[in-house]
Amino acid sequence: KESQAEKFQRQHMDPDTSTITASYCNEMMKRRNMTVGQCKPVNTFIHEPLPDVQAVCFQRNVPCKNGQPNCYQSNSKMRITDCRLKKGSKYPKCDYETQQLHKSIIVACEGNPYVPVHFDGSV
Ligand SMILES: Nc1ncnc2c1ncn2[C@@H]1O[C@H](C(=O)NS(=O)(=O)C[C@H]2[C@@H](O)[C@H](n3ccc(=O)[nH]c3=O)O[C@@H]2CO)[C@@H](O)[C@H]1O
Repeated sequence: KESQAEKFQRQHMDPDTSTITASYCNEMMKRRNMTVGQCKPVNTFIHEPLPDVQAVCFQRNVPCKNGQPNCYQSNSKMRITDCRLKKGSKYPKCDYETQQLHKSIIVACEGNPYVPVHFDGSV
């Protein structure tokens, strides 16, 4: 069974991609298994090394969207890609907008080792 930390990496980590094409989200949302049963509405991929993303758990503590106290905002901006389901896109055809951004990320962390388990947003 996939751990929460592994699920975070499957859903949100893509350190090796430097060139983002218009079809990036359509390909990646499928490849990383987020279009089965339903099209996941919103998903962000992070194009930074895993250690840099894991370090965010020890950066600025901020409240999570759900009120939990275990969210952290990255000190620096990171290269990310937001995937947003297009209006009128109907399962099983999951059609995404691909948007390249450079923003600070907010993740929730849990466990020992204390690692990212949830993507809360970007600012
Ligand atoms: N504090 C916590 N501490 C520990 N765990 C916590 C905590 N909070 C939730 N979880 C858990 O995380 C799991 C999970 O999948 N939460 S999820 O809200 O649906 C994820 C959002 C995110 O994937 C995505 N999104 C959203 C915006 C964006 O910019 N980019 C972007 O990608 O959309 C999703 C829906 O918003 C779930 O098991 C929940 O229990």
